[in-house]
Amino acid sequence: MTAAPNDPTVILEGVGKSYGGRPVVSALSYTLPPGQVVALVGHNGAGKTTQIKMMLGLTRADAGRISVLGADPGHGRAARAQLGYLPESVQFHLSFTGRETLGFYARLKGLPARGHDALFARVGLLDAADRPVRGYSKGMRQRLGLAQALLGAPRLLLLDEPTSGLDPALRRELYGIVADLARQGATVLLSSHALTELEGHAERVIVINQGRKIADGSLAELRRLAGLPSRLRFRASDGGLRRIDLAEAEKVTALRALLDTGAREITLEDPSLDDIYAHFLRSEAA
Ligand SMILES: Nc1ncnc2c1ncn2[C@@H]1O[C@H](COP(=O)(O)OP(=O)(O)OP(=O)(O)O)[C@@H](O)[C@H]1O
Repeated sequence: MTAAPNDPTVILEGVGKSYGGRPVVSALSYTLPPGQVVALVGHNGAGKTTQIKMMLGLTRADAGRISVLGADPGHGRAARAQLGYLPESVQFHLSFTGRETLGFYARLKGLPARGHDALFARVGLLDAADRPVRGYSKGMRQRLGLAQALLGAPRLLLLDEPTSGLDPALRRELYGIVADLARQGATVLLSSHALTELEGHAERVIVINQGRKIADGSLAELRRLAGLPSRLRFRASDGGLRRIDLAEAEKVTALRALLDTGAREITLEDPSLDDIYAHFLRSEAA
């Protein structure tokens, strides 16, 4: 069976997975539509890589159903050819050049081994394509890893912590490439430890704790759901510094009232994404 263009790219229904009798993914359900950039966010060991590996068919779910590009994960040549995967730590044969490396991965995907200059250029490696990987910096190896994941214009891109260890410039470039792919209709799932760096880059965030989904929505929706107060700081008319926590609905009235009292040096701080993330983890533990 193949998927129609608007069908979800990935469907997880009640998925469970245990290792040695210990559940690492439990009763997990979500769908990923075409053209969406989704971040899977959770602490170390939350089960993010396990989910990606199940989507790739590298490990099997013990319970529930997974469909990837209209097929069972790991089955269907057509589905596999439309999938790109960047593992958490990329290992390459060091004596191969970048070009030989990409040629090797292209053949695995059933694509021509040569003719990938546009891809090298896209990840900023064209000048280094004929040098052995041994001489590549960590950032260059990440770029090569990304290039192999992008081979064949995948409809589903699975990126396992793609920004860890990247400098800010390369991180921005990676998010730029991800946004371009999503605009062209690809589904991008990336895992991350941190909500903070996802602002403006992921339309949707799925927060995972101990293998369970504890929140799912845009960052704006997560902010609203968390309902955390904003922090108002000011110097009161008596010269003392004060701090008040305000709910969203109270902000405007409180600010107006404060200005009438002659307060100065007023700052209003919204809850950070880290605060929101901690809130969801806390409410799960409660
Ligand atoms: N092959 C395996 N055998 C036994 N336990 C495993 C195996 N793979 C993963 N686990 C365990 O499953 C849990 C989830 O691991 P997973 O790698 O999916 O987490 P993660 O959210 O990707 O973490 P990280 O952010 O550290 O990469 C961890 O406790 C891990 O030790």
